[in-house]
Amino acid sequence: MNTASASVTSTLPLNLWQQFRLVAMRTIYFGVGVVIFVLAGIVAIEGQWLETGALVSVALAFILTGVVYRNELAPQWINFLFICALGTLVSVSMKTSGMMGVYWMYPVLAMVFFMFDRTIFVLVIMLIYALFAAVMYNFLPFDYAWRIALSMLVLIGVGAVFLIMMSYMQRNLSKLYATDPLTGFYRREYVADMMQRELDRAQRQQHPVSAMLLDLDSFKNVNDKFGYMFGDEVLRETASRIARVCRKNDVMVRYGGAEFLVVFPNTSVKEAAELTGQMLDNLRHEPFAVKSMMTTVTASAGVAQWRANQTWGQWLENADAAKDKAKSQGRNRLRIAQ
Ligand SMILES: Nc1nc2c(ncn2[C@@H]2O[C@H](COP(=O)(O)OP(=O)(O)OP(=O)(O)O)[C@@H](O)[C@H]2O)c(=O)[nH]1
Repeated sequence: MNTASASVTSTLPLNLWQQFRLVAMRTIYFGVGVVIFVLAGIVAIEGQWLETGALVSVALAFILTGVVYRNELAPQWINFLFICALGTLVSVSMKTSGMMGVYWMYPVLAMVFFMFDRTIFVLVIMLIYALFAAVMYNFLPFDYAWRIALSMLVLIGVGAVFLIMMSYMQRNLSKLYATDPLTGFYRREYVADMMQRELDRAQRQQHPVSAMLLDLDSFKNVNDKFGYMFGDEVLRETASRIARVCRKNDVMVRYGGAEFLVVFPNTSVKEAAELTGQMLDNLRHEPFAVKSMMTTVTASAGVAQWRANQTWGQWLENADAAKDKAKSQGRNRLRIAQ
């Protein structure tokens, strides 16, 4: 069953890593630009005009990119060009100044962690590492070269651990954002996203898809009689009894205080009604007990199958109207939207 503890789509608004990357990249474009300008000044004083021109061009390109892409991440190919330029500058520096060039390798390696998406990051870091290793092998004594190459590997390892931890953190945050803490179901804020996705999938695969709204009957009385804490336990247990009936791909949402929404992908309204019937039976036939307090609870539900050309909102309204009908006809029953 698809509770919020299962995978959460990347469309959730909270992507800390991307926000973090944006700030880091802005700092990198401006910071690197300024540092290269300073280096250009030093090289100019030494009278090396060709190198000065190259450094000033790279510095200007960095600063310009920082200005243009101050509010969004720059395309990957731009960053790739920058890494090629920096890789070349560092290699030339190592050829001309030996060990002095090595100091610049580490910041370049560190930048790669922020510059690229996960998909091509591994490729770029391997390429730049291979370049630096080859240049060191050619221009440094072997004793230095292998030690520095090893220390660069350690830096890459630490960076990789950092990236993996960020990705776990992001996943946990997304889960937290999407989950109702009491029931473990998706929160209501997730409904539009999820229903649109299921509707698109149904359209693509030409499969039926149905939705069910289930609301506990006179739940206010339960709270009034047994207290809010007991009410919470009833809600938790209700969610668990609903989940017991759901299948692997069904999506469960806590839609309101005592109201639950389930979307049944690849399911006709008839099948959805059967599943809902089992849920209502699970609620009405098993008393809810906490310590010495015990009560029975019933629920009313409405089921609707998505119809072609309906928006997700209209589809949900149909299920809601069917649920209201079940309430108005005496509660403790299921109604199917016509
Ligand atoms: N214990 C508990 N109660 C809640 C929570 N959220 C909402 N409620 C209560 O759930 C009740 C929902 O009541 P309604 O759905 O409006 O009405 P009802 O009493 O269930 O009656 P009908 O829906 O008309 O059958 C309210 O009394 C809310 O205070 C919660 O997280 N915990």
